[in-house]
Amino acid sequence: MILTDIEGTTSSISFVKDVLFPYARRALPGFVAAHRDDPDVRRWLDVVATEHGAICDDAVIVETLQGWIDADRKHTALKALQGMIWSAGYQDADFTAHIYPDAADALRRWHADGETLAVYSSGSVPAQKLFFGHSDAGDLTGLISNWFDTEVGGKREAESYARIADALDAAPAEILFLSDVVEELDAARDAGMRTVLVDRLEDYPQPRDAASANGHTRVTAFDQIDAIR
Ligand SMILES: CSCCC(=O)C(=O)COP(=O)(O)O
Ligand SMILES: [Mg+2]
Repeated sequence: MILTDIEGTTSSISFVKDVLFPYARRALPGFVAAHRDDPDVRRWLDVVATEHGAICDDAVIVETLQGWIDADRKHTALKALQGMIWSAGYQDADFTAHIYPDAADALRRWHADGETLAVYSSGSVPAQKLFFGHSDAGDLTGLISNWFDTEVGGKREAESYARIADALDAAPAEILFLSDVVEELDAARDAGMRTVLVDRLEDYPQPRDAASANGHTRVTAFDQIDAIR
């Protein structure tokens, strides 16, 4: 089984930082004004308000969320709201989601080989499905059988990976986790998963050396994973 991260692993960091985040930042005020009373939206706005000291003013909530986007906070409420906002961008064809060609090819190849493929990203599960459903390589959602976001726990916590293994009904050692972030791989390894550091030159112009890779197998593209999966 292969469990993969998205940003920096299947897809470029710059697409997320330079296209998705600014789109959500710009659209937030209008989105909150239009949907503030939708229960699915209000639930997350109230989480933000509570965390901010129970302020109730939506303008302050919007500013707080925009600050979190600028700081790249991987907060579950922010990620849920971003996913709802990006939906319009994908539907209107304002953008398609970046995926490295080697990643799209490998996911197709592994799926054809009968490999179970799952995603674990800080992006919400609906955002992940939009991302893979509107990728540069077309609709890839059919390749992925399981989707996990931070509702299962933080990506740097070993317990999250144990929960994912449980949900996949697999022993952790049967799962190969792919990520660009060493701390995420450390947590997955602590839970017993096998790990691969994806170190793409486009995202990390200074490749990670053996010490920074912290013992994780390092690749620069998905085709190098064929030999070890
Ligand atoms: C799939 S939604 C866009 C990505 C995103 O919001 C994000 O935070 C990605 O983090 P990742 O865990 O995939 O590195
Ligand atoms: Mg990542």
